[in-house]
Amino acid sequence: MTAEIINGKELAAELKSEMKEEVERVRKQGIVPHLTVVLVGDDPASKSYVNGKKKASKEVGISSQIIELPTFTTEKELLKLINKLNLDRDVHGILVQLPLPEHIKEQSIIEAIDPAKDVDGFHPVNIGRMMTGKDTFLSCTPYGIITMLKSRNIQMEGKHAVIIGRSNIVGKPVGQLLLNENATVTYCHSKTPDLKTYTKNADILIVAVGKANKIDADYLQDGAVVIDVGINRLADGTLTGDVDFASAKERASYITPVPKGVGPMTITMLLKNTIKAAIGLADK
Ligand SMILES: NC(=O)C1=CN([C@@H]2O[C@H](COP(=O)(O)OP(=O)(O)OC[C@H]3O[C@@H](n4cnc5c(N)ncnc54)[C@H](OP(=O)(O)O)[C@@H]3O)[C@@H](O)[C@H]2O)C=CC1
Ligand SMILES: Nc1nc(=O)c2c([nH]1)NC[C@@H]1CN(c3ccc(C(=O)N[C@@H](CCC(=O)O)C(=O)O)cc3)C=[N+]21
Repeated sequence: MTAEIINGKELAAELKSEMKEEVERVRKQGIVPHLTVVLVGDDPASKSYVNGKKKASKEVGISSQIIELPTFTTEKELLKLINKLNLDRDVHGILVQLPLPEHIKEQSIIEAIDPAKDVDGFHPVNIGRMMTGKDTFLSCTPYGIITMLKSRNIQMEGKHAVIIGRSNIVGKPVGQLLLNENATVTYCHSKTPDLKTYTKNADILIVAVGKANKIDADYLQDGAVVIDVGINRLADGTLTGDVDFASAKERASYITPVPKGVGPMTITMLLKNTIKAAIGLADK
């Protein structure tokens, strides 16, 4: 079997053109959705992601600003800024780019963001709402993955979904969303012995590890749906996922590439959450 490729860049473009119309509609009601992105330090990868978010916001008519702070910014200073953004009625979405420098406790920052402006969906209130199946801001990468599966009418109910990786921003929430869709979910991680025992039984395999070519066709069940979340920059500068795409696509039924897979969908769901935040805050 040669897999059908789910191109996240194309799907993102379709969704963005729909969102552009929605933004035009809300702008007519006097709401100008606005996203503030906070970037601490000068990590080149983070800079490039943040610029991607700004560019995508502009495409759909969302106003955005990037606040760049030096690496030596203290936790207290950052908390003060977040408090100011929480109170600013013109700011609807706040995103603090991760990772933060080591001297700043990420969890304190995440918990300081007003849950009504938490367009990343990382605040414990929003995570709790997601876990209980309530309307909320879904974390962008998991939300993007579910949207990709739905775009191809891939059935999740009753299927065995295996997630490799259990981070708070990808692995854990994507497993929860698949559970909400009535999949049977297995989490694997660095302490899982014999990964293949699990992956071989996966109808849907989500790989979010951060290691190039971690998974190849040998790990797959015939016809598996493979979602590659990994973003790895090789020594020669090329970008690659966690899955050996060439080999896996011969056994999978659907597969996402890197680049042009989950990454562009992550940014798109951030825009969707920002519009939702703007509409939600306008009612307050
Ligand atoms: N496309 C996108 O939009 C996004 C892509 N990413 C990318 O996805 C990847 C994962 O990101 P993130 O979740 O933040 O990463 P983390 O480093 O936080 O988590 C990695 C996970 O992989 C597990 N792991 C590590 N080694 C192995 C192994 N040998 N076998 C099985 N599991 C293993 C870890 O296990 P343990 O918990 O035991 O340590 C951990 O749970 C990265 O490449 C990142 O760049 C991230 C966010 C968005
Ligand atoms: N608070 C916070 N929220 C995040 O959502 C967040 C974060 N911090 N920290 C880092 C990770 C990573 N992430 C990506 C987003 C888009 C691409 C993306 O668009 N990738 C393109 C390629 C881009 C390129 O060429 O560099 C693609 O895969 O096609 C990748 C990765 C969001 N993250």
